[in-house]
Amino acid sequence: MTAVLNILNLHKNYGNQEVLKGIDVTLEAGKMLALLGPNGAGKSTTIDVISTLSSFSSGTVQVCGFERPFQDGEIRVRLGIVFQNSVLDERLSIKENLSIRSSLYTSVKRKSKIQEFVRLCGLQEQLNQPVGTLSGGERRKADIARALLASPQLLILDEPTTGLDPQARRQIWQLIKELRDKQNLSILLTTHYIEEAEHADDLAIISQGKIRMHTTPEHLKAISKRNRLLLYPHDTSSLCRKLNIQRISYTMGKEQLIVPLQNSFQALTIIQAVRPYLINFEVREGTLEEAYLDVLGGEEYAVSHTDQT
Ligand SMILES: Nc1ncnc2c1ncn2[C@@H]1O[C@H](COP(=O)(O)OP(=O)(O)OP(=O)(O)O)[C@@H](O)[C@H]1O
Repeated sequence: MTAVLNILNLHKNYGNQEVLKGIDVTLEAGKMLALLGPNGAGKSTTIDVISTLSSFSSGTVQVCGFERPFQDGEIRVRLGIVFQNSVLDERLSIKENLSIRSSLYTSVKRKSKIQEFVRLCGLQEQLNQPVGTLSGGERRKADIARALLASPQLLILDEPTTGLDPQARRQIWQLIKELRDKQNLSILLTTHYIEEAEHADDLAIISQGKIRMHTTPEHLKAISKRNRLLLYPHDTSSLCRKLNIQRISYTMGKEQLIVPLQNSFQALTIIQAVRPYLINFEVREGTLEEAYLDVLGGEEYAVSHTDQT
């Protein structure tokens, strides 16, 4: 597989402040990578470097097979970018905004392209409406339609769902899914809604200018420290004795004993060991957000974990 994004040991300074401290990120063609991290972690700075809007101090940045800063022109024409703040002109309609944008590209099929992306983004009814009067979700879709006009190989979405209500967020994700299926786009996105990263093939967690983990959502959940095994006993004291003998640590729940797991598969060995003492058992996976917070190690957030089970 070819990589549309290959970043190695990327460093960037703003004055004396080093904001990117040796970042490594890769994205294979046709895949979606979610860049996660707290405010000020360096996500937008990374995106600015990738999209040629910003210089960098050292490292290698290859985008769509071209290298920064030597081939910035080649990179720019292969990117579609949706910024945190809309770049559409509020006084103009969606149609006018897209027409002006598409005139930058030489495609002879300009009109049909606008129609295609307006349909894909579900904006037919709002086509002639001034952008300033659109809902947040509609505006974000119009931003995405604008980014698609460039026929990008890599679509970059900086917080595409921030500030949207749950229904509009779902619509945006439906659209992103369709874009992947129909346009075979590679997508790099940032989000503060950690559970949304489930939609991505890979995720990279960044904090204080460093990548803390680059993995898949499934793997991150599998290694979560919040995974636990719930054991429902016939006789609680016998089960406790057995667990103590086996040196398996646990806490008492209302009707069950709770065993923290290093990973989901550890449950198999424990169940084998205590099988005769059980009425039932259950493996509870931690959420992606919990696993994410574990990776950050509480350095950025104070986590209050109130789950009783
Ligand atoms: N133009 C700039 N000049 C100086 N410092 C900057 C500039 N842009 C960003 N920074 C600093 O770089 C660091 C990383 O900022 P960045 O915007 O990349 O974080 P982020 O992860 O995108 O945050 P958020 O989630 O809030 O958008 C921050 O400390 C920020 O203050």
